Amino acid sequence: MLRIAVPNKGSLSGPASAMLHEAGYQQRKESKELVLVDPENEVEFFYLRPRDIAIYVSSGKLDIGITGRDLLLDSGANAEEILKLGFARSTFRYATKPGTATGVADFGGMTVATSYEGIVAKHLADSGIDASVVHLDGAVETAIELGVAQVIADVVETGTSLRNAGLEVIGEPIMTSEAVVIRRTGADPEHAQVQQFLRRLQGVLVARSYVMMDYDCRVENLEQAVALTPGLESPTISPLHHEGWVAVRSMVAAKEAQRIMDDLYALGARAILTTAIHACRL
Ligand SMILES: Nc1ncnc2c1ncn2[C@@H]1O[C@H](COP(=O)(O)OP(=O)(O)OP(=O)(O)O)[C@@H](O)[C@H]1O
Ligand SMILES: O=P(O)(O)OC[C@H]1O[C@H](OP(=O)(O)OP(=O)(O)O)[C@H](O)[C@@H]1O
Ligand SMILES: [Mg+2]
Repeated sequence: MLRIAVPNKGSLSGPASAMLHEAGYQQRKESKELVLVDPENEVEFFYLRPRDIAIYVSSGKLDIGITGRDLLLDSGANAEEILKLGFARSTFRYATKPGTATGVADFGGMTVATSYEGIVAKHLADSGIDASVVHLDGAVETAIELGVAQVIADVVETGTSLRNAGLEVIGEPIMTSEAVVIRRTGADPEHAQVQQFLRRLQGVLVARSYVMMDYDCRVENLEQAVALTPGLESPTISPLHHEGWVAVRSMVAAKEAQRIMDDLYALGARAILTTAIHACRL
């Protein structure tokens, strides 16, 4: 049985379970369930704190896990990213009260509050800055107001939390993060069950970002039409009973679908349809 770590709380938890469900796996019905066996798919899911997942995976007790790239890096665990999942996207940045510093170089002698001590200590050391780091579990933005630190380093998505705390970002993002699948560094890359799991998740990613497009067009416009809808490999062309016309079927990026439909219409294509893809294996 494949043993997989899934985040049990926070920003990663809901989207991770939703993606696994879309990929055809059973998921827990109650947030108190810690382990769920899915015998049909021969998988066992362990619902763990997102911060602990890289440590479990690096120990080799679990085959793979879903976590944030920032949490993986912060843990220093012996695990590596094998698939990007496209949710829980964020940047990791320094912030201060306006007027405290003009750049990271000014942080010398200051205290930086963060929940990601590993990332921050390394970044400060790599930048040659001698600053103290204080670890807080969360709500880090308040640390400056309460005098615990002059600088914070935290996850930023919309920037609302920083704005609400009267803080501004300083310097370039330390890193960008998103949910990722991880495995122990050096684990067998050909592991058949892991490969099948990744193909299922890739199928969900493709189904979420592509649509199927069908249309009819005149044979003389086919090359131009196909240039607009090249598909992932090659479009399917079928003859129509109406002579001089063909039917075309191709996958297109969902976010470009409306523009492509306009361009096809302008080219004389008709009966242009898009349909959702529910699942796929490429
Ligand atoms: N507002 C956010 N937007 C996008 N991603 C976020 C956000 N907050 C946290 N993350 C990401 O979620 C992961 C952190 O998960 P974790 O569950 O520890 O924190 P959380 O989502 O802040 O939950 P909580 O603090 O409520 O426990 C990291 O990968 C982080 O980048
Ligand atoms: O830029 P924003 O869109 O505001 O998102 C970023 C905020 O979201 C997370 O906080 P969370 O609500 O999880 O609280 P926490 O600080 O206790 O982790 C993160 O720690 C930031 O504070
Ligand atoms: Mg949080």
